[in-house]
Amino acid sequence: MISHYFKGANQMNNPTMLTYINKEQDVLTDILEQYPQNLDIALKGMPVDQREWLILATGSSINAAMSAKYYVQNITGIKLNIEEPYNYSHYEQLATASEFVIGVSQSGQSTSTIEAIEAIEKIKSIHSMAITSIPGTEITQHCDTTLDILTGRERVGYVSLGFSATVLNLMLLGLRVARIIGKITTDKEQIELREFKKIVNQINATIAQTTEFAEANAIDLGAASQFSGIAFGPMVGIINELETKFTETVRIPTHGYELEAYMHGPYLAVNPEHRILFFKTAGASDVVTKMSELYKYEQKYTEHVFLADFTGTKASNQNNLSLQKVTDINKTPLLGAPVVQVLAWYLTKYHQIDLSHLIFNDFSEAVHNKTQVQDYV
Ligand SMILES: N[C@@H]1[C@@H](O)[C@H](O)[C@@H](COP(=O)(O)O)O[C@@H]1O
Repeated sequence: MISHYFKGANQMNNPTMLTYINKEQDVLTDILEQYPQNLDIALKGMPVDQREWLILATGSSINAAMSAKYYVQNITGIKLNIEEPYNYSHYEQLATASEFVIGVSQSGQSTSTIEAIEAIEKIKSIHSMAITSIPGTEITQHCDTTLDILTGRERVGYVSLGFSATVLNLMLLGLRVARIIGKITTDKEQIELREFKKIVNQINATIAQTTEFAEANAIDLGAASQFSGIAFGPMVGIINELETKFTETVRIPTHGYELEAYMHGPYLAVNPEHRILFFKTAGASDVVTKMSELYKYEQKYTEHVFLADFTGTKASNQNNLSLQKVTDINKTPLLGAPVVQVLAWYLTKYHQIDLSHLIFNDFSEAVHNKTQVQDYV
């Protein structure tokens, strides 16, 4: 459906992570344009009007679910239980699972997600939806319906486009369900769609601003041996993705912390070489104050404190990245994602990592984390 994005260019044969990052604005715009068709297909027969939904996902896909969580909860009034599928299927009381289960797997081939859905089905009757970039893969065969995230297969295993498209599709799923269950009016649905379009239109600018920020701090970021990200609210999913993405690509110890969680142990590990990136959005005044206090405090112990700021405040120095203000903070993850992805891409350059050189090629076969060995570029 979106193959025209990949036509012609050499990029089609040899796409990089940056090729996919640069497709995000166009592809996400297309996703918004087809609303609500795709969602209505996936929602057919689903018992959405439950108090809770269960979402099973791992890696970037669970981070995407965490990034969309507060938007979906806020607009639908439904609680999302987001779980790592492996532990869920082995240790939880499956009989208490929600009747509506969503399995998110961009490849459609993560064994733990597929097996968790099967495990629940063995003991109770559920309705299940697969969210994936490749309809027809194993996860879709195990679920009643499929929500195609409309990106096509991402050939670079360090997913970026698929992450952002998953976040948007989950948010739109929330929006559509809110309308279907009468939680919002058609007018409100249209207002929300217009807001999503405005934000998606800022993706290329966000990529450009983050690129400039990375280049200005290239020496500092290139010398990083340890990286921590700190965030609150809807940006916690994004900081989790920073941990996943930096670990996969930059391959230095990286952690993503929820603001308060950082204050209960992790702060003791700070050292003069530590790089810390804060993600700031608007928020409750006590939360914002708490982040400011921590931001100030950490600067006493490392010179390498950075800020990605979505509050509309002008950057006061080179360590600050001032980004588009997003009024509804629950939608901010849509712009937080490219910040993380662009930084990961440039840090691989500064750390001389060639992502096209694949490593641990025998891993999947040895541990069976995917139904098939992934054919990444
Ligand atoms: N390297 C990728 C990760 O980037 C991805 O997050 C994870 C989950 O994949 P999926 O969403 O396909 O289930 O799979 C692989 O391990």
